[in-house]
Amino acid sequence: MGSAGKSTIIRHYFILHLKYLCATNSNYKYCNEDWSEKKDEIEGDDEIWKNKIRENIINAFDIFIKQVYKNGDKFENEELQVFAKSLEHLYANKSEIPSVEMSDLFREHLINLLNDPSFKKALALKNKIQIDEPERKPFDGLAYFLNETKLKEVFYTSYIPSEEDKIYSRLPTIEVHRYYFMLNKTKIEIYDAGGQASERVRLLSYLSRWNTGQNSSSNNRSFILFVVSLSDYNVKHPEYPDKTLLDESAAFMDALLNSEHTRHCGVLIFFNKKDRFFEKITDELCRDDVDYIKDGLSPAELRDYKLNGKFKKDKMFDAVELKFFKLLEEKHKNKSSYSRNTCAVDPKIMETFHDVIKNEILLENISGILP
Ligand SMILES: Nc1nc2c(ncn2[C@@H]2O[C@H](COP(=O)(O)OP(=O)(O)OP(=O)(O)O)[C@@H](O)[C@H]2O)c(=O)[nH]1
Ligand SMILES: [Mg+2]
Repeated sequence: MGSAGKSTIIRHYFILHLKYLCATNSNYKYCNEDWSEKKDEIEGDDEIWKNKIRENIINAFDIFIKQVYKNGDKFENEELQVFAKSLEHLYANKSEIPSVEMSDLFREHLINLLNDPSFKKALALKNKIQIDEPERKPFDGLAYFLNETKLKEVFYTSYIPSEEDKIYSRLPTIEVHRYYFMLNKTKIEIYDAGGQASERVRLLSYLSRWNTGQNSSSNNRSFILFVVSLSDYNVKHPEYPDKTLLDESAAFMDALLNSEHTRHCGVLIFFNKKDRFFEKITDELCRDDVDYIKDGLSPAELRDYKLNGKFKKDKMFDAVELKFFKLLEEKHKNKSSYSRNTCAVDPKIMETFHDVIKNEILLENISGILP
């Protein structure tokens, strides 16, 4: 699904981890499409990121401004009221963001808005917020940017995003991004596909063009790394009110694995955004949302959580993950599958991803290939 964290995982791995490995260990080679060694910068479009990060933040502010109105509240003074309106206008006309003058006054207003009591009240609803536009919600890296220092930095004219800033921001993937590297003599290609609804419809047709088959004359192996956002467990489906985006994610995984083009692929599931999931289940406002995952909890566990907010972390993870494992167990039993709970914004994701590639995919599944 869009925003599950696929590109964040890839960015963390390729940009931060692999770059280091390639520089320090000759067994690793970062490559171009034709397997020649890639010497230039892995990705360097700072201008695109700068504008996207600003847009992400203005999008989030716009969502919370609308929540202030929904709450029936007003901003502290007329000046903020006018500024809020101008931010709404800016979000509605996103293409103007790159040309907005990043003045001291603009930054000051942003900070004043952040500190406004009505805005703070709206922010406190961040785990529940959902406006009536499908797939529009505050991005999950928002907390990283919501402080005076970071906001001022991002909205300075000369701002250049750091790698960390990029990790926390959202740049939806359009079509497919490809990455190539070699570990010893084994060639590894990673395709990162977009997960928004408009992109998902195209994925099955892409698959038909990729070499995901297994034939006896080659040692090729293909895997699907399916990234699930745990944070979607309480995000209502735009069309089916008794379902969530997590249910849609499980249904999509099923459709993907039913495709003849994935018949020979192993499947690896990252249950991502475990930090956001934990924040939500400990938020009293989200207590009733446990009903979306109640099939995975015993009546006593459900009661204890609803009445007292008490829960065992592992049980909650299991309850969400059950939706996926049940499908694997019932319909895709012959698939080799692995799963991990992850937090893609945590640098430790690099080791998780790396271990998975190296130990599980490479060593267990193509052990004959490695020198
Ligand atoms: N808090 C938190 N934020 C995360 C985590 N993983 C990703 N994010 C944030 O979620 C947002 C979306 O991440 P992306 O990596 O762009 O999602 P994607 O799956 O590639 O989305 P599409 O390309 O649209 O399919 C970014 O703002 C990330 O910083 C996580 O584990 N925890
Ligand atoms: Mg992406």
